[in-house]
Amino acid sequence: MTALLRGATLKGRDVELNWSDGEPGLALSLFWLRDHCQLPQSHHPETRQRLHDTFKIPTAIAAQAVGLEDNGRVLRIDWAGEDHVSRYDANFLAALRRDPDVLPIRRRTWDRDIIARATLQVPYEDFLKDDAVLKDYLEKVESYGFAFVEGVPGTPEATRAVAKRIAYIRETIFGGYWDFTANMEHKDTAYTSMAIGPHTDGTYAFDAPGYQMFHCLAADCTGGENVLIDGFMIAEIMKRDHPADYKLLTEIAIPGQYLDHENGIHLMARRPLFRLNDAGQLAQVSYNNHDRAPFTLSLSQQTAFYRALTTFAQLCADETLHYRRRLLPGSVLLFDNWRVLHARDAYTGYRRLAGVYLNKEDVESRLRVLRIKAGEPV
Ligand SMILES: C[N+](C)(C)CCCC[C@H](N)C(=O)O
Ligand SMILES: O=C(O)CCC(=O)C(=O)O
Repeated sequence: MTALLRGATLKGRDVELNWSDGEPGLALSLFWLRDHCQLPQSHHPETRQRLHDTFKIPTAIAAQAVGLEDNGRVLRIDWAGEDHVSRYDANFLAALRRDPDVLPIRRRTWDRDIIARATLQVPYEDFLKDDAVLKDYLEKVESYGFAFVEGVPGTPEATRAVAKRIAYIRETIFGGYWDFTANMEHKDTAYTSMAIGPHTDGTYAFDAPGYQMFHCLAADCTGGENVLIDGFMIAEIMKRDHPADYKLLTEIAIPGQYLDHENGIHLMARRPLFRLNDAGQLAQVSYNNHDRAPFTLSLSQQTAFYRALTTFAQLCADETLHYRRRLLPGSVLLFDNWRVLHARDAYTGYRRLAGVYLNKEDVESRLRVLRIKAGEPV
């Protein structure tokens, strides 16, 4: 879909742009426009990396003429004092009207009833061979925070194939592809048959894994069901019903830790439970009460903090917000670890869980390209 330019007006050292789609216009300085000239000598035609020296552009740079070409598909600038004409694609300029690094998604927050009505799966064979199905799957993950590939052979190879169809596997202290039972292979209760409360992984990592994939390869056990919770829905509820608690959880940086000194590991990181982006929007839910490291606050803040944390934890325990599922071989779950909390019931018997972590930027990157190839705005 092409966003056609309707007007380009030179005002001093700035250019005011308007599009025919009626969305708000944009003002760009001549300096910015020269810095973003798309000619091969300015930006590498293959790598699209900037080649010219930004810092040699004259601060008083001027234009001889500014106008539209190709019925508004192109902005043209004839630079004063140099034999240089820059042309800019109207779509390239239109995309600048919002943050290009923020993947536009139609997030659907959910509770138990809403998610029960959602279609959350795609078939394995089509997922592997059809980009449209892969895109549909990732759009579901972005909308709801999780989705399933169904009909996956209960093998490590097929599990890896699902992961690699999306992005390369992220290595962590647990390795890349992990495949575990209750064998205490790592110093973490995930490697036991104990219950694990609602949490997101990697609170002890500066960059918590963006996504987590689970494939239960064996479930010869009683118990062991998983629960998923939409942390963004909890944020909406707290913002509405407990605004002071919500605000506090956007401000207090909570440290997470992973301790295994025998193996030379002592990971620490900290961020607010509700991490906001520069625009003040919720970007990440980061919570793991098991892994929360000791930290002090002023006495009054300690009281307020535990009150806010208790409000959050009580909402996590609210079964009307739960998606409960017994993971079985054949169903590969991918969930947004910056949004969806997961929990596990205790179990007795044999249970084998495999999976991987994927980076937030790599999954978003995959979806951007799939959208471009489908002719959609990214
Ligand atoms: C997923 N895998 C079993 C490999 C690791 C689990 C580690 C969980 C850790 N307590 C955390 O919350 O990050
Ligand atoms: O065993 C499970 O189902 C999940 C374990 C867990 O919470 C984790 O690996 O983070």
